[in-house]
Amino acid sequence: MHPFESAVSASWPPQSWTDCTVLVAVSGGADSVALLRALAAVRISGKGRLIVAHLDHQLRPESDQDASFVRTLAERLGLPAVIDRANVQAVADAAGDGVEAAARAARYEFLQATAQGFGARFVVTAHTADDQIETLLQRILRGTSVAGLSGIPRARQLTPGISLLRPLLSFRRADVEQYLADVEQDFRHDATNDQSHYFRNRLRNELLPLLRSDYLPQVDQSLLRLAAGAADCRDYVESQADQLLDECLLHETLQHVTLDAAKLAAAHSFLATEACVLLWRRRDWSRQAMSREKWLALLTLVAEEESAVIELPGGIRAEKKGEQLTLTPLS
Ligand SMILES: Nc1ncnc2c1ncn2[C@@H]1O[C@H](COP(=O)(O)OP(=O)(O)OP(=O)(O)O)[C@@H](O)[C@H]1O
Repeated sequence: MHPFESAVSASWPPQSWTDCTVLVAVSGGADSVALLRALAAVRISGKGRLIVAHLDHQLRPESDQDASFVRTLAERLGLPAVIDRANVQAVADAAGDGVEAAARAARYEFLQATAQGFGARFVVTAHTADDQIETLLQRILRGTSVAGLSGIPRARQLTPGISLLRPLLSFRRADVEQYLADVEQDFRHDATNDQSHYFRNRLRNELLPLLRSDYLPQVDQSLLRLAAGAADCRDYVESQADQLLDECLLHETLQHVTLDAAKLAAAHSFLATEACVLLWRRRDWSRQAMSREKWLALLTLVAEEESAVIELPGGIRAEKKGEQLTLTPLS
């Protein structure tokens, strides 16, 4: 076995997915081609069903060639492939979103629906430590929350019963490329990655090399350490917030939630906010327009002596009465 395959096997032991269906998200680029090759190689005696998934975003003239490349690779490995296409530019124009955000949304929607269709237990993507470094630096420079400092998670739930995993998150891009060269595996080259018009690409191709070469040779390790430390911190805060929310929960129905306002007001405002964020997540209420000011407005209401009512973005009515806070979605 190639050392890269052994390392992938150690990072995500094939025993843990022997009896499962795994959907591998393959763009055709180096990282995801290497992940697919390695998973196909480490499967225990061919068990553990791998399915290749590719979404053609139709954003580049050669994108259909990426799709054919992925289809051919899957065939060569004897694996089924699901190839779909989405008119991402049209979706982005209609929604007024950026193209990258629209591509991401379309991709995860496709991956989730395909995984559900095949009864897959895992969806795996090929994010590497280099993606983590770039994501973190980008977030720091553009603005992020404390939780955002934890970067790309190694695992998260996509829907109940389906986990999104990133088995290459601790691997460097250079190791990926060395592996592909060793096994003489070609891959598709995304030409837009070399251009510097996207902020992310400028960060990858200009800023990071500059920092590494002259000023901060340890910048990669520093950013990875920050992400790991922040992830620990986020896990701790989440567990505390979870506990606080359970302690504050007085009554819950499909229509509304009633909390012990005094208990919530007595907690540190950071933890109280996190408990509210968790509640929003559990109830699947929209947090999009819930800015810092809006969470603060909710906590101010909680601490109010008098009865009062406010309306929050996403159509949530918050009413403080006596010692109780009742939250009701209006629609
Ligand atoms: N067109 C695609 N079809 C299937 N999978 C894809 C496609 N593009 C990307 N992926 C998967 O997503 C991973 C990350 O890709 P990339 O870095 O381009 O996306 P991103 O937008 O930076 O990250 P994110 O997945 O968090 O949105 C790839 O390694 C691959 O596993």
